[in-house]
Amino acid sequence: MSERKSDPDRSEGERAFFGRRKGHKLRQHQAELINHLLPHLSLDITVPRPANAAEIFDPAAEDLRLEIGFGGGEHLAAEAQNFPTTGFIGCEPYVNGMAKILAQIEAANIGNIRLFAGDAAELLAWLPDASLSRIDLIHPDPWPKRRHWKRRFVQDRTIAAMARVLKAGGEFRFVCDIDDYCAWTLSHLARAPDFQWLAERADDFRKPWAGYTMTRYGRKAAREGRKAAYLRFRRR
Ligand SMILES: C[S@@+](CC[C@H](N)C(=O)[O-])C[C@H]1O[C@@H](n2cnc3c(N)ncnc32)[C@H](O)[C@@H]1O
Repeated sequence: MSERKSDPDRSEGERAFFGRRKGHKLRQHQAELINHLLPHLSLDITVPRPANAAEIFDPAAEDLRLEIGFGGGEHLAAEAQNFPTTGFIGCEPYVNGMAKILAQIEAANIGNIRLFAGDAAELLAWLPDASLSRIDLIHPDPWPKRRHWKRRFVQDRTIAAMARVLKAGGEFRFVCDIDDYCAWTLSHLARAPDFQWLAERADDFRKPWAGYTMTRYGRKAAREGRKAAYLRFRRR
């Protein structure tokens, strides 16, 4: 696991990417998928952003969604299969996670996923205004120590970036089993004028929404006795 050293001189606006990019050595077939399948499915954010993001997919997707930090890809693969006319963008810098989603795409012949193997903040900056109907952030890296809170994905500037790319009525969905990060996210979103928290009663955030696919980190939290919160925010 590699981690960039934090730079005390770096301003909040110049967020560094923190996290692992590579773990276990890839098996031969996984390496082949990274070398031969990933290039066909990868978004190239060095080219100008498309005028119509739905045309990232062929045929053009009816709707576009993004999952940030999909890990093993269980949730992303399930959603893509459940909503075949929706285009899904999966963002994950961890190469072993990328290999896992590629294996699922190959095995189930999933045609409506595109991938970005980097920092979701860079991908958000590239996407056109009002192009997505939903963004999922499921069990993000919690960065529990106070001095690392600035590394959490949810920050005022990433909230503003998500507001820009979400359509009015679109949703940001956040799942987390670390109480402090849930409170952090609620307080950051509460001061964001573009978002409205959708919970009306406790069950709205204590229980997963209908059709939710549990992830590896969700199962780990449950095994270790931590209850996750399922937060939904609507883009005004
Ligand atoms: C705790 S894991 C959770 C994985 C998966 N969502 C799950 O629930 O099992 C967090 C994931 O977010 C990814 N990640 C961290 N920072 C990210 C960023 N800036 N952009 C995209 N993904 C990121 C990490 O590589 C890691 O795979």
